[in-house]
Amino acid sequence: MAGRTDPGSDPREPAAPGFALPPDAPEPLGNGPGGYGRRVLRERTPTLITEVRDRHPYGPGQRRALDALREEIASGAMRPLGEGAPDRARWDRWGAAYFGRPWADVPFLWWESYFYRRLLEAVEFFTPGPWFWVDPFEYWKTAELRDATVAVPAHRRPAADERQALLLASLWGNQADLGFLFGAAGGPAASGGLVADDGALVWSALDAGGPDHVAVVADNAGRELLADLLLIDHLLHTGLAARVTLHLKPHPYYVSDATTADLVACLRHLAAADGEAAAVERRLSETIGTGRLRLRAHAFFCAPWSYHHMPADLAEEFGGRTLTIMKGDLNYRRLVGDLAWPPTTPFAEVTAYFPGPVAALRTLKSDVVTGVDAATLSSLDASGGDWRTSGTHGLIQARVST
Ligand SMILES: O=P(O)(O)OC[C@H]1O[C@](O)(CO)[C@@H](O)[C@@H]1O
Repeated sequence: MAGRTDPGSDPREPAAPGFALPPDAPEPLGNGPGGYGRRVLRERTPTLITEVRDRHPYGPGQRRALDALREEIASGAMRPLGEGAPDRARWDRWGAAYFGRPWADVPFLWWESYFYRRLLEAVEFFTPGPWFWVDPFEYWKTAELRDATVAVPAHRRPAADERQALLLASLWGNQADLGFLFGAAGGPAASGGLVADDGALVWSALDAGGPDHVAVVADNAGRELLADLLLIDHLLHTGLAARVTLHLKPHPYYVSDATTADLVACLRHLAAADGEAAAVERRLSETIGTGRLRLRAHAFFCAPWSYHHMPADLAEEFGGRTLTIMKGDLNYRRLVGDLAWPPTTPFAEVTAYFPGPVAALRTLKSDVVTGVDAATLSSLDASGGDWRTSGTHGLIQARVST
């Protein structure tokens, strides 16, 4: 379409066979009373629109578009993308069942992803001109990274402790989700521990040997990505992985999701820090240069679907990895399907469709959870806390046999 660029080719080709949800899978999570989706729809989303509007010298057209989006979400019917949007046909197809309905009637996973696409439309992110590819979330990402200290291990601990510390740092780095800035309750206060811990399985998959090629599907920029980079450096440096592919978002998404620009910012942050951090940056940049650390930014990572709908090229890629490490809450929602699973449903069962060994490192920031044993579940529920959504609790889950 004249004057606009396409944010990516169609990321949802027909799913590879065998990926369908089982017929008895529970309902998608929606926006009903007491559910987390409703809080995001009613509180977080309008606040985010207002903050983005207030932090930028946008012109009248952008301001009107942001105000209209806020109105539409609060009380209107979901509209398709504008006529000139290069990806309009694709979203029209995807959203045929939802457009014209109130946002609250649309599954949480779907509308939240579409919300970020609409926000980019409102600020003219894909429109050549003065605001072309200006990240509306850069203000918060930069502020967060500026304050980030980098604790690179001093290699004084036993190797097993050190690698476990790096895995846990990558997991808890996921607490640094800038979306929490826009919620009513603020960010997570403390670490409440792990609700499931398959850490030993993760290491057994990596220790098993062979020409390991590990995939890391990144989540947030800043502190979380820094911790991920330290883990990746460890895997490559120690030879636990011969190669790593780091999957980033092709454009800004879910406030703080990491793009290639955010990776570059993290590498510069490491380079400017003292001692070992700068050495990590040199090693990582070198491995990017040689292709041992490969970057990808597939359009599917910004699509409104669970991984059951991943396109064939991504399925083939994951199928060839020794282990795929999925970071963060949204990747978890997409991995297990954002469905009302009974929390004790085994993680290995719900991820059996995934084409290769897979692990999830996530702090819990939305209702969906699987693989929690019955005793842990009853004590968490009895605690009366908001353990499923506050980000205070984490999990390491893995399915390593295929
Ligand atoms: O950055 P993460 O860990 O993917 O968390 C993002 C989470 O934040 C929300 O966007 C809003 O709370 C969730 O819907 C989403 O799963």
